[in-house]
Amino acid sequence: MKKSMSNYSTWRKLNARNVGTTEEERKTFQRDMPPRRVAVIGAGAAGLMAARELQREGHTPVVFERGAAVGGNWRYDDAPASAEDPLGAAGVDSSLYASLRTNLPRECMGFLDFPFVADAGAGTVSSYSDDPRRYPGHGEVLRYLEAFARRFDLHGLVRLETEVVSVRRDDASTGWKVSYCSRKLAVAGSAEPEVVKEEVFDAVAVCTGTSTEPRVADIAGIDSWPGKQMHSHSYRVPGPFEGQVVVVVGYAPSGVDISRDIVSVAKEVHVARRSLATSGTESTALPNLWLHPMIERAEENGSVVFQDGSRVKADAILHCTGYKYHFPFLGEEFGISVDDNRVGPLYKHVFPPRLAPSISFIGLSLKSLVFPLLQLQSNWVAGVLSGRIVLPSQEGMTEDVSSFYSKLQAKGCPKRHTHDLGECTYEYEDWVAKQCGHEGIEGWRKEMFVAALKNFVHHPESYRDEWEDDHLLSRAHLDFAKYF
Ligand SMILES: Cc1cc2nc3c(=O)[nH]c(=O)nc-3n(C[C@H](O)[C@H](O)[C@H](O)COP(=O)(O)OP(=O)(O)OC[C@H]3O[C@@H](n4cnc5c(N)ncnc54)[C@H](O)[C@@H]3O)c2cc1C
Repeated sequence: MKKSMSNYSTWRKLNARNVGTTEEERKTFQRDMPPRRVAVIGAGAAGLMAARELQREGHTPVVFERGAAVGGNWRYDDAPASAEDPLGAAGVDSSLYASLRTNLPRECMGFLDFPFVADAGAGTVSSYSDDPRRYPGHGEVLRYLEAFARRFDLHGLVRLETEVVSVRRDDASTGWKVSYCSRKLAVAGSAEPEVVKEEVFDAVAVCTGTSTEPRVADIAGIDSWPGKQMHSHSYRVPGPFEGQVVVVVGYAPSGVDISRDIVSVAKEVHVARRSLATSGTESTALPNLWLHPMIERAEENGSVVFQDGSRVKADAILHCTGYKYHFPFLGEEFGISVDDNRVGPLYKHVFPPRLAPSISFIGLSLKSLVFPLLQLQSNWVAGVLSGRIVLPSQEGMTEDVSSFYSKLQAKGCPKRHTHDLGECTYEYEDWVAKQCGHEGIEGWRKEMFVAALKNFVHHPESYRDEWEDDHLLSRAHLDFAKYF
């Protein structure tokens, strides 16, 4: 008892100071913890952070990554999904287009204790920045994640080009049998035989991201519509749409960006947006960009008809309609379903009550401060696995999930928005932080997030280059100084 109390207080001390601890303090702390061997699936931002937090807590993570390098979605792939499957994922993990810049200012986007700043380690080997803009291009985010992996010695934990194909209960232990194969050998039609290997782990953390399986708008008459269709997952550059009439479905950040990317070369761009009742132009600065309500039907003669009766003859429809959660490696025995994009049952978006804590999902929540939340969720999982943090009973967690679903239903929130934190972002993030004994998301970061969202809504053309929240920068940099 005394031992675990001292562990707990050491941990609180470490966590309150985040990375400002000595290696000696960490070693003492880790020696006392019961280590778990944990399979982490995916080496994007979530998997890298999970590996760091698990390792810090004294566990032994092994990270499986089917891609050729770490970084997940931030590893730009200029070969989009194959021409035969422009609406599917077709084995491509990244959804980035060439012109993509972050949709959040770097200061609030980065991990809590590894600042995403332009001058990090300037002049030293740990320097990564090559794009000092506040809303940098995608390459800068990848360099940041690679620097994070270097800084915390994570590369040695990652098995690249290794795809997890199934996770099953291990009959001989209380653990999980993880089957994996070299991704190259798994390619259909390969002359090589597929070699599947198995290993047993105490726990599995699923960090496979939210953008692997494209979701496509259901459009009446689309089967006989003669034009070309594509999902934003496969979009890279505007060139192929030159001189065309393009209908973009969806107006979340990807739809906003891509419609503007294309409008520079297309004849006309027509955006179908759920929240609109009537059609109109977006702004006088973009005379060939129109906004419409959703599509009612597509016709054999090439027309696309919107719900207000307006119509255009279009060459292409680009679905910027988001993604579906997809966990092909989890068998039915898990009892985890994806129902209208609700992954469940999951306690607080992370733990399936029946399998907690040895199975967890990190990074399912959307519309949040993604990187900071990945850090808090990873910390929570690592702490629960070592017994430092205690979960409610299985019944308690199941009741919590049921009451959460009832509240969503009473608010009229569709199942597919279950993991959209939206206005509950801070409440949830602060709740997870509290479980971890962490002081939570900094005030300046919350204010910056709100300011950035408002700026995006009111100034979609210019929000990445003009802002009014400079006063928050000095507060951010004051905090960052703790970590250098
Ligand atoms: C177009 C786009 C723009 C975005 N812009 C921003 C932004 O500006 N700011 C922001 O904060 N967030 C943004 N996001 C959100 C983004 O998803 C997160 O920033 C972050 O990349 C999520 O990391 P992740 O590790 O959860 O998922 P991912 O980065 O998708 O990583 C998942 C990893 O799992 C691997 N994997 C999957 N299945 C298996 C398997 N069976 N076996 C082994 N490996 C597997 C994949 O190869 C991948 O490397 C954007 C997302 C998209 C799609």
